[in-house]
Amino acid sequence: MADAPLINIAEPGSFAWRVFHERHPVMIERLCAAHPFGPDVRDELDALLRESTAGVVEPLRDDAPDHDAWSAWTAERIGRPWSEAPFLWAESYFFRKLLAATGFFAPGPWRGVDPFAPMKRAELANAATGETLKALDNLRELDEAERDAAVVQAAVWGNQADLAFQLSTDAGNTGAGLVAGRSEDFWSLFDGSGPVHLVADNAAGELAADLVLVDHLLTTGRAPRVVLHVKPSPYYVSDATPTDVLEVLNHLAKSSGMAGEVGHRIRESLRDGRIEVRAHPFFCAPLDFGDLPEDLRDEFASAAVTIVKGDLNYRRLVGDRHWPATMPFADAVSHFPGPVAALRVLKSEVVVGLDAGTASALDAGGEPWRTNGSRALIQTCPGG
Ligand SMILES: O=P(O)(O)OC[C@@]1(O)O[C@H](CO)[C@@H](O)[C@@H]1O
Repeated sequence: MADAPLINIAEPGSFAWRVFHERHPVMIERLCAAHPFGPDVRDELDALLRESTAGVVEPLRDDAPDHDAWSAWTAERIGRPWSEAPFLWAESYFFRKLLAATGFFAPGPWRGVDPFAPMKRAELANAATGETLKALDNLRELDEAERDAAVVQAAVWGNQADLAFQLSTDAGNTGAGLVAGRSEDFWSLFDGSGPVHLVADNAAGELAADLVLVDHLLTTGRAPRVVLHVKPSPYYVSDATPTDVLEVLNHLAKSSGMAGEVGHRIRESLRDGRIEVRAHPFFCAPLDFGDLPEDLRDEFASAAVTIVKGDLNYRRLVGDRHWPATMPFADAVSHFPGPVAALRVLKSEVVVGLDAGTASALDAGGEPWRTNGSRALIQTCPGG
Protein backbone atom coordinates (compact mmCIF):
# COMPACT_ATOMS: atom_id res chain seq x y z
CA MET A 1 0.00 0.00 0.00
CA ALA A 2 2.81 2.39 -0.81
CA ASP A 3 1.43 3.99 -3.95
CA ALA A 4 -0.57 7.09 -3.02
CA PRO A 5 1.48 10.11 -1.88
CA LEU A 6 1.96 10.57 1.85
CA ILE A 7 0.06 13.47 3.44
CA ASN A 8 2.60 16.11 4.47
CA ILE A 9 2.56 19.43 6.29
CA ALA A 10 4.17 21.56 3.58
CA GLU A 11 1.24 23.05 1.72
CA PRO A 12 0.09 26.34 3.26
CA GLY A 13 -3.63 26.27 4.01
CA SER A 14 -3.91 22.46 3.88
CA PHE A 15 -5.47 20.70 6.87
CA ALA A 16 -2.11 19.31 8.04
CA TRP A 17 -0.39 22.69 7.66
CA ARG A 18 -3.15 24.34 9.71
CA VAL A 19 -2.68 21.79 12.51
CA PHE A 20 0.91 22.97 12.90
CA HIS A 21 0.43 26.67 12.18
CA GLU A 22 -2.96 27.29 13.81
CA ARG A 23 -3.88 24.49 16.24
CA HIS A 24 -0.56 23.94 17.92
CA PRO A 25 -0.04 27.59 18.95
CA VAL A 26 -3.51 27.63 20.53
CA MET A 27 -2.85 24.33 22.28
CA ILE A 28 0.39 25.61 23.75
CA GLU A 29 -1.29 28.81 24.90
CA ARG A 30 -3.91 26.69 26.69
CA LEU A 31 -1.26 24.51 28.29
CA CYS A 32 0.52 27.57 29.62
CA ALA A 33 -2.77 28.94 30.95
CA ALA A 34 -3.56 25.63 32.66
CA HIS A 35 -0.17 25.18 34.38
CA PRO A 36 2.13 27.60 36.21
CA PHE A 37 5.06 26.69 33.98
CA GLY A 38 8.17 28.76 34.65
CA PRO A 39 10.04 30.73 31.96
CA ASP A 40 12.27 27.75 31.13
CA VAL A 41 9.32 25.52 30.15
CA ARG A 42 7.57 28.35 28.31
CA ASP A 43 10.76 29.08 26.36
CA GLU A 44 11.09 25.40 25.43
CA LEU A 45 7.49 25.33 24.22
CA ASP A 46 7.99 28.49 22.14
CA ALA A 47 11.17 27.02 20.69
CA LEU A 48 9.25 23.87 19.73
CA LEU A 49 6.63 25.95 17.93
CA ARG A 50 9.32 27.85 16.01
CA GLU A 51 11.21 24.65 15.19
CA SER A 52 8.15 22.77 13.97
CA THR A 53 6.71 25.58 11.85
CA ALA A 54 9.82 27.19 10.37
CA GLY A 55 12.89 25.19 11.36
CA VAL A 56 14.73 21.94 10.84
CA VAL A 57 14.16 18.76 12.82
CA GLU A 58 16.35 18.82 15.93
CA PRO A 59 17.26 15.69 17.92
CA LEU A 60 15.86 14.91 21.37
CA ARG A 61 18.02 16.20 24.19
CA ASP A 62 16.58 14.06 27.01
CA ASP A 63 17.62 10.59 28.09
CA ALA A 64 14.14 9.11 28.57
CA PRO A 65 13.80 5.34 28.13
CA ASP A 66 12.36 5.76 24.64
CA HIS A 67 15.30 7.93 23.50
CA ASP A 68 17.04 5.22 21.46
CA ALA A 69 13.85 4.14 19.74
CA TRP A 70 13.20 7.75 18.76
CA SER A 71 16.79 8.14 17.53
CA ALA A 72 16.11 5.37 15.04
CA TRP A 73 12.73 6.83 14.01
CA THR A 74 14.22 10.30 13.49
CA ALA A 75 17.67 9.45 12.07
CA GLU A 76 16.89 10.25 8.46
CA ARG A 77 15.00 13.47 9.29
CA ILE A 78 17.39 15.23 11.66
CA GLY A 79 18.65 18.49 10.12
CA ARG A 80 15.97 18.50 7.42
CA PRO A 81 13.08 21.00 7.36
CA TRP A 82 9.95 20.00 9.25
CA SER A 83 7.99 21.06 6.18
CA GLU A 84 9.36 18.01 4.32
CA ALA A 85 8.09 15.59 6.95
CA PRO A 86 5.00 13.40 6.60
CA PHE A 87 2.07 14.62 8.71
CA LEU A 88 1.79 11.49 10.84
CA TRP A 89 5.51 11.37 11.65
CA ALA A 90 5.64 15.12 12.33
CA GLU A 91 2.68 15.17 14.72
CA SER A 92 3.99 12.21 16.63
CA TYR A 93 7.46 13.73 17.04
CA PHE A 94 5.87 17.08 17.96
CA PHE A 95 3.98 15.47 20.87
CA ARG A 96 7.09 13.60 22.04
CA LYS A 97 9.04 16.88 22.03
CA LEU A 98 6.18 18.70 23.74
CA LEU A 99 6.31 16.23 26.65
CA ALA A 100 10.06 16.74 26.94
CA ALA A 101 9.59 20.54 26.83
CA THR A 102 7.16 20.42 29.77
CA GLY A 103 9.69 18.51 31.87
CA PHE A 104 7.81 15.20 31.72
CA PHE A 105 11.04 13.16 31.52
CA ALA A 106 13.39 15.32 33.58
CA PRO A 107 14.05 15.27 37.30
CA GLY A 108 11.98 18.08 38.78
CA PRO A 109 8.45 19.09 39.67
CA TRP A 110 6.88 18.33 36.27
CA ARG A 111 8.29 14.82 35.98
CA GLY A 112 5.49 12.42 35.00
CA VAL A 113 2.86 15.17 35.08
CA ASP A 114 0.37 14.75 32.24
CA PRO A 115 0.17 18.29 30.83
CA PHE A 116 -3.21 17.50 29.27
CA ALA A 117 -4.79 16.17 32.48
CA PRO A 118 -6.76 19.38 33.27
CA MET A 119 -8.42 19.27 29.83
CA LYS A 120 -9.28 15.59 30.15
CA ARG A 121 -10.65 16.07 33.66
CA ALA A 122 -12.79 19.03 32.56
CA GLU A 123 -14.21 16.97 29.71
CA LEU A 124 -15.05 14.08 32.00
CA ALA A 125 -16.83 16.40 34.41
CA ASN A 126 -18.70 18.51 31.84
CA ALA A 127 -22.44 18.57 31.28
CA ALA A 128 -22.33 16.77 27.93
CA THR A 129 -20.55 13.76 29.45
CA GLY A 130 -23.01 13.81 32.35
CA GLU A 131 -25.95 13.77 29.92
CA THR A 132 -24.40 10.93 27.99
CA LEU A 133 -23.88 8.82 31.09
CA LYS A 134 -27.45 9.51 32.18
CA ALA A 135 -28.67 8.52 28.71
CA LEU A 136 -27.17 5.07 29.28
CA ASP A 137 -30.27 4.33 31.36
CA ASN A 138 -32.26 4.45 28.10
CA LEU A 139 -30.48 1.27 27.01
CA ARG A 140 -32.79 -0.67 29.32
CA GLU A 141 -35.79 0.34 27.21
CA LEU A 142 -34.33 -0.99 23.98
CA ASP A 143 -34.64 -4.42 22.43
CA GLU A 144 -31.49 -6.41 21.70
CA ALA A 145 -30.89 -5.13 18.16
CA GLU A 146 -31.52 -1.53 19.17
CA ARG A 147 -29.17 -1.88 22.12
CA ASP A 148 -26.45 -3.31 19.87
CA ALA A 149 -26.90 -0.37 17.51
CA ALA A 150 -26.92 2.23 20.30
CA VAL A 151 -23.77 0.88 21.94
CA VAL A 152 -21.75 0.88 18.73
CA GLN A 153 -23.06 4.31 17.68
CA ALA A 154 -22.03 5.71 21.05
CA ALA A 155 -18.53 4.31 20.57
CA VAL A 156 -18.37 5.79 17.06
CA TRP A 157 -19.68 9.26 17.92
CA GLY A 158 -17.79 9.32 21.20
CA ASN A 159 -14.83 9.95 18.91
CA GLN A 160 -16.23 13.40 18.11
CA ALA A 161 -13.99 15.87 19.92
CA ASP A 162 -16.88 17.69 21.60
CA LEU A 163 -18.45 14.44 22.77
CA ALA A 164 -21.68 15.36 21.03
CA PHE A 165 -22.75 11.81 20.67
CA GLN A 166 -26.09 10.54 21.77
CA LEU A 167 -27.45 7.24 22.93
CA SER A 168 -30.84 7.58 21.36
CA THR A 169 -33.88 5.51 22.20
CA ASP A 170 -34.69 6.02 18.54
CA ALA A 171 -32.35 3.49 16.95
CA GLY A 172 -33.55 4.67 13.53
CA ASN A 173 -31.72 7.94 14.05
CA THR A 174 -28.38 6.46 14.99
CA GLY A 175 -27.19 6.08 11.38
CA ALA A 176 -27.26 9.83 10.62
CA GLY A 177 -23.86 11.08 9.48
CA LEU A 178 -22.43 7.64 8.77
CA VAL A 179 -20.69 7.63 5.39
CA ALA A 180 -19.91 3.90 5.46
CA GLY A 181 -21.02 0.83 7.37
CA ARG A 182 -23.84 -0.18 9.70
CA SER A 183 -23.92 -1.48 13.20
CA GLU A 184 -25.02 -4.91 11.85
CA ASP A 185 -21.75 -5.17 9.86
CA PHE A 186 -19.84 -4.55 13.06
CA TRP A 187 -21.70 -7.09 15.19
CA SER A 188 -21.54 -9.77 12.49
CA LEU A 189 -17.77 -10.03 13.17
CA PHE A 190 -18.23 -11.37 16.71
CA ASP A 191 -19.03 -14.98 17.56
CA GLY A 192 -17.61 -15.21 21.07
CA SER A 193 -14.83 -17.53 19.92
CA GLY A 194 -11.82 -15.59 21.15
CA PRO A 195 -10.39 -12.46 22.77
CA VAL A 196 -11.32 -9.09 21.35
CA HIS A 197 -8.77 -6.29 21.30
CA LEU A 198 -9.86 -2.67 21.44
CA VAL A 199 -7.31 -0.03 20.45
CA ALA A 200 -8.68 2.98 22.31
CA ASP A 201 -8.38 6.62 21.34
CA ASN A 202 -9.49 9.51 23.56
CA ALA A 203 -10.01 9.58 27.32
CA ALA A 204 -13.05 11.04 29.11
CA GLY A 205 -16.38 10.64 27.25
CA GLU A 206 -15.01 8.54 24.39
CA LEU A 207 -13.33 6.12 26.77
CA ALA A 208 -16.55 5.92 28.81
CA ALA A 209 -18.42 4.91 25.63
CA ASP A 210 -15.65 2.42 24.81
CA LEU A 211 -15.94 0.85 28.25
CA VAL A 212 -19.70 0.50 27.70
CA LEU A 213 -18.87 -1.31 24.44
CA VAL A 214 -16.35 -3.55 26.23
CA ASP A 215 -18.95 -4.34 28.90
CA HIS A 216 -21.52 -5.12 26.19
CA LEU A 217 -19.07 -7.45 24.42
CA LEU A 218 -18.58 -9.38 27.64
CA THR A 219 -22.15 -9.41 28.94
CA THR A 220 -23.62 -10.51 25.59
CA GLY A 221 -21.04 -13.30 25.24
CA ARG A 222 -19.55 -11.73 22.08
CA ALA A 223 -16.12 -11.88 23.73
CA PRO A 224 -14.78 -14.11 26.51
CA ARG A 225 -12.01 -11.58 27.20
CA VAL A 226 -11.11 -8.06 26.08
CA VAL A 227 -7.67 -6.46 25.82
CA LEU A 228 -7.81 -2.66 25.98
CA HIS A 229 -4.83 -0.90 24.38
CA VAL A 230 -4.08 2.66 25.46
CA LYS A 231 -1.15 5.06 25.04
CA PRO A 232 1.90 4.58 27.30
CA SER A 233 2.22 8.35 27.77
CA PRO A 234 0.23 11.55 27.14
CA TYR A 235 -0.28 12.07 23.41
CA TYR A 236 -2.42 14.09 20.97
CA VAL A 237 -3.94 16.03 23.88
CA SER A 238 -6.75 13.75 24.95
CA ASP A 239 -5.51 10.25 24.11
CA ALA A 240 -6.17 7.76 26.89
CA THR A 241 -3.37 6.46 29.12
CA PRO A 242 -3.67 3.84 31.90
CA THR A 243 -4.21 6.68 34.39
CA ASP A 244 -7.15 7.89 32.31
CA VAL A 245 -8.66 4.40 32.32
CA LEU A 246 -8.70 4.53 36.13
CA GLU A 247 -10.10 8.09 36.14
CA VAL A 248 -12.95 7.16 33.83
CA LEU A 249 -13.59 3.94 35.69
CA ASN A 250 -13.81 5.74 39.02
CA HIS A 251 -16.10 8.32 37.46
CA LEU A 252 -18.40 5.58 36.12
CA ALA A 253 -18.37 3.65 39.39
CA LYS A 254 -19.43 6.80 41.29
CA SER A 255 -22.28 7.46 38.85
CA SER A 256 -25.84 6.38 39.42
CA GLY A 257 -27.88 4.08 37.19
CA MET A 258 -26.52 2.08 34.30
CA ALA A 259 -23.22 4.03 34.19
CA GLY A 260 -22.47 2.97 37.77
CA GLU A 261 -23.38 -0.64 37.03
CA VAL A 262 -21.06 -0.70 34.01
CA GLY A 263 -18.27 0.84 36.13
CA HIS A 264 -18.61 -1.86 38.79
CA ARG A 265 -18.75 -4.68 36.24
CA ILE A 266 -15.65 -3.37 34.46
CA ARG A 267 -13.77 -3.24 37.77
CA GLU A 268 -14.70 -6.86 38.48
CA SER A 269 -13.67 -7.91 34.99
CA LEU A 270 -10.29 -6.24 35.50
CA ARG A 271 -9.92 -8.11 38.79
CA ASP A 272 -10.76 -11.50 37.30
CA GLY A 273 -8.64 -10.93 34.16
CA ARG A 274 -11.50 -10.81 31.65
CA ILE A 275 -10.32 -7.29 30.82
CA GLU A 276 -6.66 -6.47 30.51
CA VAL A 277 -5.18 -3.01 29.93
CA ARG A 278 -1.98 -2.68 27.92
CA ALA A 279 0.12 0.35 26.96
CA HIS A 280 2.53 -0.81 24.26
CA PRO A 281 5.22 1.72 23.15
CA PHE A 282 4.05 1.23 19.55
CA PHE A 283 0.99 3.35 20.28
CA CYS A 284 3.11 6.50 20.72
CA ALA A 285 5.43 5.66 17.81
CA PRO A 286 5.40 7.49 14.46
CA LEU A 287 4.62 4.24 12.65
CA ASP A 288 1.74 2.73 10.70
CA PHE A 289 -0.02 -0.48 11.65
CA GLY A 290 1.76 -1.88 8.59
CA ASP A 291 4.92 -1.71 10.76
CA LEU A 292 3.53 -3.51 13.82
CA PRO A 293 6.22 -4.94 16.10
CA GLU A 294 6.20 -8.72 16.23
CA ASP A 295 4.64 -9.08 19.68
CA LEU A 296 1.65 -6.90 18.80
CA ARG A 297 1.31 -8.53 15.39
CA ASP A 298 1.09 -11.94 17.09
CA GLU A 299 -1.52 -10.65 19.53
CA PHE A 300 -3.72 -9.16 16.82
CA ALA A 301 -3.28 -12.32 14.77
CA SER A 302 -4.71 -14.39 17.60
CA ALA A 303 -7.57 -11.96 18.35
CA ALA A 304 -11.08 -12.84 17.22
CA VAL A 305 -11.48 -9.17 16.26
CA THR A 306 -9.44 -5.99 16.77
CA ILE A 307 -11.50 -2.81 17.08
CA VAL A 308 -9.54 0.30 16.08
CA LYS A 309 -10.96 3.56 17.43
CA GLY A 310 -10.59 7.10 16.21
CA ASP A 311 -9.03 9.24 13.55
CA LEU A 312 -5.35 8.87 14.31
CA ASN A 313 -5.56 5.10 14.65
CA TYR A 314 -7.43 5.04 11.31
CA ARG A 315 -4.64 7.03 9.68
CA ARG A 316 -2.15 4.52 11.04
CA LEU A 317 -4.31 1.57 10.00
CA VAL A 318 -4.92 2.47 6.36
CA GLY A 319 -1.80 4.61 5.90
CA ASP A 320 -1.83 8.44 6.06
CA ARG A 321 -1.90 8.91 2.32
CA HIS A 322 -3.95 10.59 -0.37
CA TRP A 323 -5.83 7.38 -1.20
CA PRO A 324 -8.79 7.47 -3.55
CA ALA A 325 -11.84 7.54 -1.25
CA THR A 326 -13.26 4.58 -3.16
CA MET A 327 -10.28 2.27 -2.55
CA PRO A 328 -11.73 -0.83 -0.84
CA PHE A 329 -11.18 -0.91 2.93
CA ALA A 330 -10.13 -4.58 2.63
CA ASP A 331 -7.26 -3.56 0.30
CA ALA A 332 -6.12 -0.81 2.67
CA VAL A 333 -5.96 -3.21 5.63
CA SER A 334 -4.69 -6.30 3.81
CA HIS A 335 -1.48 -6.04 5.92
CA PHE A 336 -3.44 -6.46 9.17
CA PRO A 337 -2.96 -9.91 10.71
CA GLY A 338 -6.60 -10.61 11.68
CA PRO A 339 -10.23 -9.45 11.54
CA VAL A 340 -10.46 -5.71 12.11
CA ALA A 341 -13.15 -3.06 12.59
CA ALA A 342 -12.58 0.71 12.42
CA LEU A 343 -14.92 3.07 14.29
CA ARG A 344 -14.08 6.68 13.52
CA VAL A 345 -15.34 10.22 13.17
CA LEU A 346 -13.67 11.80 10.12
CA LYS A 347 -11.25 14.49 11.34
CA SER A 348 -8.43 14.40 8.78
CA GLU A 349 -8.00 14.06 5.03
CA VAL A 350 -7.59 10.31 4.70
CA VAL A 351 -10.54 8.07 3.92
CA VAL A 352 -11.06 4.83 2.01
CA GLY A 353 -13.89 2.39 1.44
CA LEU A 354 -16.62 4.83 0.34
CA ASP A 355 -18.92 3.91 -2.49
CA ALA A 356 -18.53 6.11 -5.56
CA GLY A 357 -21.95 7.75 -5.18
CA THR A 358 -21.34 8.69 -1.56
CA ALA A 359 -17.88 10.12 -2.30
CA SER A 360 -19.03 12.25 -5.22
CA ALA A 361 -22.14 13.51 -3.35
CA LEU A 362 -19.95 14.54 -0.41
CA ASP A 363 -17.48 16.30 -2.69
CA ALA A 364 -20.29 18.06 -4.54
CA GLY A 365 -21.71 19.31 -1.22
CA GLY A 366 -18.78 21.71 -0.87
CA GLU A 367 -18.32 21.34 2.90
CA PRO A 368 -15.01 20.09 4.38
CA TRP A 369 -16.60 16.73 5.18
CA ARG A 370 -13.29 14.91 5.62
CA THR A 371 -12.15 17.11 8.47
CA ASN A 372 -15.10 18.83 10.15
CA GLY A 373 -16.10 15.95 12.41
CA SER A 374 -19.66 15.75 11.10
CA ARG A 375 -19.23 12.37 9.40
CA ALA A 376 -18.32 8.97 10.76
CA LEU A 377 -17.76 5.45 9.58
CA ILE A 378 -17.93 1.82 10.62
CA GLN A 379 -15.65 -0.31 8.45
CA THR A 380 -14.97 -3.99 8.85
CA CYS A 381 -12.74 -6.62 7.33
CA PRO A 382 -13.16 -10.24 8.45
CA GLY A 383 -9.56 -11.06 7.47
CA GLY A 384 -8.18 -13.69 5.14
O1 LIG B 1 -7.46 10.31 16.86
P1 LIG B 1 -8.53 11.31 17.11
O2 LIG B 1 -8.58 11.77 18.52
O3 LIG B 1 -9.86 10.85 16.62
O4 LIG B 1 -8.20 12.57 16.22
C1 LIG B 1 -6.95 13.14 16.27
C2 LIG B 1 -6.78 14.15 15.19
O5 LIG B 1 -7.99 14.55 14.60
O6 LIG B 1 -6.18 15.25 15.71
C3 LIG B 1 -5.19 15.65 14.81
C4 LIG B 1 -5.09 17.10 14.70
O7 LIG B 1 -4.28 17.52 15.74
C5 LIG B 1 -5.45 14.94 13.56
O8 LIG B 1 -4.36 14.88 12.82
C6 LIG B 1 -5.82 13.67 14.16
O9 LIG B 1 -6.12 12.67 13.34
